[in-house]
Amino acid sequence: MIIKKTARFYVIEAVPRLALRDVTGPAGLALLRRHGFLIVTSLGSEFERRLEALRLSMLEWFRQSSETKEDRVGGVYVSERGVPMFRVGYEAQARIRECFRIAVAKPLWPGESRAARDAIVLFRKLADRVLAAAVPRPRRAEEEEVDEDFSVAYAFYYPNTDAYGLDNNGTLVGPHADPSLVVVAPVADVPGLYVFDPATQSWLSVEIAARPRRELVLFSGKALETASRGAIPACVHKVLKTSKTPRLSFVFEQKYASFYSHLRHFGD
Ligand SMILES: O=C(O)CCC(=O)C(=O)O
Ligand SMILES: [Fe+2]
Repeated sequence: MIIKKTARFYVIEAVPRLALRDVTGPAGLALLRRHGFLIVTSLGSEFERRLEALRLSMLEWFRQSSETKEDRVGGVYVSERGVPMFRVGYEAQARIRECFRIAVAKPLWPGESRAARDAIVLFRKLADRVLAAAVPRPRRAEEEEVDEDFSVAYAFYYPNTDAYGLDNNGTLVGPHADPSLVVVAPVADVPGLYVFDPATQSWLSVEIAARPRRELVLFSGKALETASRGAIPACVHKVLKTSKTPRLSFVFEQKYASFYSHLRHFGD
Protein backbone atom coordinates (compact mmCIF):
# COMPACT_ATOMS: atom_id res chain seq x y z
CA MET A 1 0.00 0.00 0.00
CA ILE A 2 1.21 3.48 -0.79
CA ILE A 3 -0.11 6.23 1.45
CA LYS A 4 0.24 9.70 0.02
CA LYS A 5 -0.40 12.78 2.07
CA THR A 6 -1.92 15.58 0.06
CA ALA A 7 -2.60 19.06 1.42
CA ARG A 8 -5.83 18.01 3.12
CA PHE A 9 -6.14 14.24 3.22
CA TYR A 10 -4.43 10.92 2.69
CA VAL A 11 -4.81 8.97 -0.53
CA ILE A 12 -4.34 5.23 -0.29
CA GLU A 13 -3.20 3.60 -3.47
CA ALA A 14 -2.39 -0.06 -3.96
CA VAL A 15 1.08 -1.14 -4.97
CA PRO A 16 0.83 -1.98 -8.69
CA ARG A 17 0.86 -5.78 -8.75
CA LEU A 18 -0.31 -8.32 -11.30
CA ALA A 19 -0.12 -12.05 -11.89
CA LEU A 20 2.48 -13.08 -14.46
CA ARG A 21 -0.23 -14.22 -16.88
CA ASP A 22 -1.87 -10.75 -16.85
CA VAL A 23 1.20 -8.57 -17.18
CA THR A 24 1.06 -8.30 -20.96
CA GLY A 25 -2.67 -7.60 -21.05
CA PRO A 26 -4.39 -4.21 -20.87
CA ALA A 27 -4.16 -4.10 -17.05
CA GLY A 28 -0.37 -4.51 -17.17
CA LEU A 29 0.07 -1.77 -19.72
CA ALA A 30 -2.22 0.55 -17.77
CA LEU A 31 -0.12 0.05 -14.62
CA LEU A 32 3.12 0.62 -16.52
CA ARG A 33 1.79 3.85 -17.98
CA ARG A 34 0.71 5.07 -14.58
CA HIS A 35 3.66 3.94 -12.46
CA GLY A 36 6.52 2.95 -14.78
CA PHE A 37 6.88 -0.27 -12.77
CA LEU A 38 4.87 -3.15 -11.39
CA ILE A 39 5.31 -6.13 -9.11
CA VAL A 40 4.81 -9.44 -10.88
CA THR A 41 3.26 -12.16 -8.75
CA SER A 42 1.91 -15.73 -9.15
CA LEU A 43 5.02 -16.77 -11.04
CA GLY A 44 4.40 -20.49 -10.73
CA SER A 45 6.55 -23.18 -9.18
CA GLU A 46 8.95 -23.60 -12.11
CA PHE A 47 9.73 -19.88 -12.17
CA GLU A 48 10.15 -19.77 -8.37
CA ARG A 49 12.45 -22.78 -8.51
CA ARG A 50 14.69 -20.99 -10.98
CA LEU A 51 14.74 -17.85 -8.83
CA GLU A 52 15.86 -19.91 -5.87
CA ALA A 53 18.55 -21.65 -7.92
CA LEU A 54 19.76 -18.24 -9.09
CA ARG A 55 19.87 -16.89 -5.54
CA LEU A 56 21.84 -19.87 -4.27
CA SER A 57 24.29 -19.76 -7.15
CA MET A 58 24.94 -16.03 -6.62
CA LEU A 59 25.48 -16.63 -2.92
CA GLU A 60 27.97 -19.37 -3.65
CA TRP A 61 29.75 -17.44 -6.38
CA PHE A 62 30.33 -14.22 -4.45
CA ARG A 63 31.56 -16.23 -1.43
CA GLN A 64 34.68 -17.27 -3.33
CA SER A 65 38.07 -15.68 -2.75
CA SER A 66 38.86 -12.30 -4.34
CA GLU A 67 41.55 -13.92 -6.48
CA THR A 68 39.12 -16.47 -7.92
CA LYS A 69 36.53 -13.80 -8.65
CA GLU A 70 39.03 -11.37 -10.13
CA ASP A 71 40.11 -14.07 -12.59
CA ARG A 72 36.67 -14.19 -14.10
CA VAL A 73 36.82 -11.21 -16.48
CA GLY A 74 36.13 -11.25 -20.20
CA GLY A 75 36.07 -8.90 -23.17
CA VAL A 76 34.85 -5.34 -23.48
CA TYR A 77 31.10 -4.84 -23.86
CA VAL A 78 30.35 -2.28 -26.54
CA SER A 79 26.97 -0.78 -25.82
CA GLU A 80 23.97 -0.26 -28.09
CA ARG A 81 25.34 3.23 -28.73
CA GLY A 82 28.66 1.88 -29.93
CA VAL A 83 30.44 2.95 -26.74
CA PRO A 84 32.88 0.59 -24.97
CA MET A 85 31.38 0.42 -21.51
CA PHE A 86 33.06 -2.18 -19.30
CA ARG A 87 34.54 -5.65 -19.25
CA VAL A 88 32.06 -8.45 -18.81
CA GLY A 89 32.48 -10.60 -15.74
CA TYR A 90 33.59 -9.57 -12.29
CA GLU A 91 34.31 -6.10 -10.98
CA ALA A 92 34.63 -4.82 -7.42
CA GLN A 93 33.14 -1.33 -7.26
CA ALA A 94 34.76 0.34 -4.28
CA ARG A 95 32.43 1.33 -1.45
CA ILE A 96 29.35 0.28 -3.40
CA ARG A 97 29.21 -3.38 -4.37
CA GLU A 98 30.72 -6.28 -6.25
CA CYS A 99 29.29 -6.93 -9.65
CA PHE A 100 29.19 -9.67 -12.30
CA ARG A 101 28.09 -8.47 -15.74
CA ILE A 102 26.72 -10.82 -18.36
CA ALA A 103 26.33 -9.72 -21.99
CA VAL A 104 23.36 -11.85 -22.94
CA ALA A 105 24.33 -12.31 -26.61
CA LYS A 106 27.91 -13.38 -25.80
CA PRO A 107 27.77 -14.60 -22.24
CA LEU A 108 30.61 -15.25 -19.88
CA TRP A 109 28.91 -17.06 -17.02
CA PRO A 110 29.88 -16.63 -13.38
CA GLY A 111 30.33 -20.35 -12.75
CA GLU A 112 29.51 -23.85 -13.84
CA SER A 113 25.92 -23.67 -12.63
CA ARG A 114 23.23 -23.12 -15.25
CA ALA A 115 21.22 -21.01 -12.83
CA ALA A 116 21.97 -17.60 -14.33
CA ARG A 117 21.32 -18.71 -17.89
CA ASP A 118 18.11 -20.53 -16.99
CA ALA A 119 16.79 -17.49 -15.13
CA ILE A 120 17.75 -15.14 -17.96
CA VAL A 121 15.70 -17.27 -20.39
CA LEU A 122 12.61 -16.57 -18.27
CA PHE A 123 13.36 -12.88 -17.68
CA ARG A 124 14.00 -12.35 -21.36
CA LYS A 125 10.80 -14.11 -22.41
CA LEU A 126 8.80 -11.91 -20.05
CA ALA A 127 10.56 -8.73 -21.18
CA ASP A 128 10.00 -9.66 -24.85
CA ARG A 129 6.28 -10.16 -24.25
CA VAL A 130 5.99 -6.85 -22.43
CA LEU A 131 7.88 -5.04 -25.19
CA ALA A 132 5.68 -6.56 -27.90
CA ALA A 133 2.56 -5.49 -26.01
CA ALA A 134 3.86 -2.02 -25.14
CA VAL A 135 5.29 -1.17 -28.54
CA PRO A 136 3.28 -3.07 -31.13
CA ARG A 137 5.03 -2.80 -34.44
CA PRO A 138 5.10 -5.04 -37.46
CA ARG A 139 8.45 -6.75 -37.29
CA ARG A 140 9.68 -7.95 -40.63
CA ALA A 141 11.32 -11.35 -40.58
CA GLU A 142 14.66 -9.98 -41.76
CA GLU A 143 14.63 -7.26 -39.10
CA GLU A 144 14.16 -9.89 -36.43
CA GLU A 145 17.19 -11.71 -37.73
CA VAL A 146 19.46 -8.68 -37.70
CA ASP A 147 18.16 -7.02 -34.54
CA GLU A 148 21.25 -7.31 -32.43
CA ASP A 149 20.74 -8.09 -28.75
CA PHE A 150 22.61 -5.75 -26.39
CA SER A 151 20.77 -6.98 -23.32
CA VAL A 152 22.83 -7.20 -20.15
CA ALA A 153 22.25 -9.00 -16.88
CA TYR A 154 23.95 -8.02 -13.63
CA ALA A 155 24.48 -9.93 -10.42
CA PHE A 156 25.29 -7.61 -7.53
CA TYR A 157 26.60 -8.23 -4.05
CA TYR A 158 26.29 -5.30 -1.67
CA PRO A 159 28.31 -6.03 1.50
CA ASN A 160 26.59 -3.12 3.34
CA THR A 161 29.39 -2.93 5.88
CA ASP A 162 30.59 0.32 7.42
CA ALA A 163 32.98 0.92 4.53
CA TYR A 164 30.09 1.05 2.05
CA GLY A 165 27.64 3.84 1.25
CA LEU A 166 29.73 6.43 3.04
CA ASP A 167 28.45 9.30 0.94
CA ASN A 168 24.98 10.79 0.89
CA ASN A 169 23.55 9.02 3.92
CA GLY A 170 23.94 5.50 2.65
CA THR A 171 23.09 6.08 -1.00
CA LEU A 172 24.82 3.26 -2.87
CA VAL A 173 23.38 4.03 -6.31
CA GLY A 174 21.80 7.45 -6.75
CA PRO A 175 18.46 8.06 -8.49
CA HIS A 176 18.63 7.17 -12.18
CA ALA A 177 16.69 5.53 -15.00
CA ASP A 178 18.31 2.68 -16.93
CA PRO A 179 19.01 3.05 -20.67
CA SER A 180 17.18 -0.20 -21.41
CA LEU A 181 13.72 -1.12 -22.70
CA VAL A 182 12.24 -3.45 -20.07
CA VAL A 183 14.04 -4.32 -16.82
CA VAL A 184 13.22 -7.43 -14.79
CA ALA A 185 14.61 -8.14 -11.33
CA PRO A 186 13.72 -10.78 -8.74
CA VAL A 187 12.75 -9.20 -5.42
CA ALA A 188 15.86 -9.43 -3.21
CA ASP A 189 15.88 -10.75 0.36
CA VAL A 190 17.33 -7.56 1.83
CA PRO A 191 15.79 -4.10 1.35
CA GLY A 192 17.76 -1.66 -0.77
CA LEU A 193 16.02 -0.98 -4.09
CA TYR A 194 13.61 1.96 -4.19
CA VAL A 195 11.46 2.89 -7.18
CA PHE A 196 9.91 6.31 -7.62
CA ASP A 197 6.19 6.18 -8.23
CA PRO A 198 5.09 9.16 -10.34
CA ALA A 199 1.44 8.44 -9.45
CA THR A 200 2.01 9.07 -5.75
CA GLN A 201 5.20 11.12 -6.09
CA SER A 202 6.86 8.88 -3.52
CA TRP A 203 9.63 6.31 -3.18
CA LEU A 204 8.64 2.70 -2.68
CA SER A 205 10.91 0.07 -1.13
CA VAL A 206 10.58 -2.87 -3.50
CA GLU A 207 11.64 -5.46 -0.94
CA ILE A 208 9.20 -4.15 1.66
CA ALA A 209 6.30 -3.87 -0.82
CA ALA A 210 6.93 -7.22 -2.48
CA ARG A 211 7.78 -10.78 -1.50
CA PRO A 212 11.38 -11.93 -1.86
CA ARG A 213 11.80 -15.20 -3.83
CA ARG A 214 8.14 -15.15 -4.90
CA GLU A 215 7.82 -11.94 -6.89
CA LEU A 216 9.63 -9.83 -9.48
CA VAL A 217 9.79 -6.14 -10.08
CA LEU A 218 9.40 -5.14 -13.72
CA PHE A 219 10.11 -1.57 -14.76
CA SER A 220 10.73 0.54 -17.79
CA GLY A 221 13.94 2.11 -18.99
CA LYS A 222 14.57 5.24 -21.05
CA ALA A 223 14.36 3.36 -24.35
CA LEU A 224 10.86 2.10 -23.54
CA GLU A 225 9.78 5.64 -22.69
CA THR A 226 11.08 6.79 -26.08
CA ALA A 227 9.64 3.83 -28.01
CA SER A 228 6.22 4.30 -26.37
CA ARG A 229 6.39 8.03 -27.19
CA GLY A 230 6.30 8.92 -23.54
CA ALA A 231 3.27 6.78 -22.71
CA ILE A 232 5.32 4.59 -20.35
CA PRO A 233 7.63 6.70 -18.19
CA ALA A 234 11.16 5.46 -17.48
CA CYS A 235 11.25 4.27 -13.87
CA VAL A 236 13.58 6.26 -11.63
CA HIS A 237 15.15 4.08 -8.97
CA LYS A 238 18.00 4.05 -6.46
CA VAL A 239 19.78 1.72 -4.05
CA LEU A 240 20.24 2.61 -0.38
CA LYS A 241 22.05 0.92 2.46
CA THR A 242 19.20 0.55 4.90
CA SER A 243 20.67 -2.24 7.00
CA LYS A 244 24.02 -3.85 7.62
CA THR A 245 22.90 -7.12 6.09
CA PRO A 246 24.64 -8.04 2.82
CA ARG A 247 22.31 -7.83 -0.15
CA LEU A 248 22.34 -9.88 -3.36
CA SER A 249 20.43 -8.67 -6.40
CA PHE A 250 20.05 -9.65 -10.01
CA VAL A 251 18.87 -7.36 -12.80
CA PHE A 252 18.05 -8.20 -16.42
CA GLU A 253 18.08 -5.23 -18.81
CA GLN A 254 16.58 -5.69 -22.26
CA LYS A 255 18.14 -3.76 -25.17
CA TYR A 256 17.64 -4.40 -28.88
CA ALA A 257 19.70 -2.50 -31.43
CA SER A 258 16.76 -1.34 -33.57
CA PHE A 259 15.46 0.76 -30.66
CA TYR A 260 18.72 2.68 -30.42
CA SER A 261 19.63 3.30 -34.06
CA HIS A 262 19.18 7.07 -33.59
CA LEU A 263 21.80 7.05 -30.82
CA ARG A 264 24.51 5.00 -32.45
CA HIS A 265 27.93 6.32 -33.15
CA PHE A 266 29.97 3.39 -34.35
CA GLY A 267 33.00 4.02 -36.50
CA ASP A 268 36.20 5.16 -34.82
O1 LIG B 1 20.84 -3.65 -7.19
C1 LIG B 1 19.75 -3.29 -7.56
O2 LIG B 1 18.72 -3.74 -7.03
C2 LIG B 1 19.58 -2.29 -8.69
C3 LIG B 1 20.85 -1.72 -9.22
C4 LIG B 1 20.63 -0.68 -10.29
O3 LIG B 1 19.62 -0.06 -10.39
C5 LIG B 1 21.69 -0.41 -11.29
O4 LIG B 1 22.82 -0.85 -11.10
O5 LIG B 1 21.38 0.25 -12.31
FE1 LIG C 1 19.40 0.83 -12.41
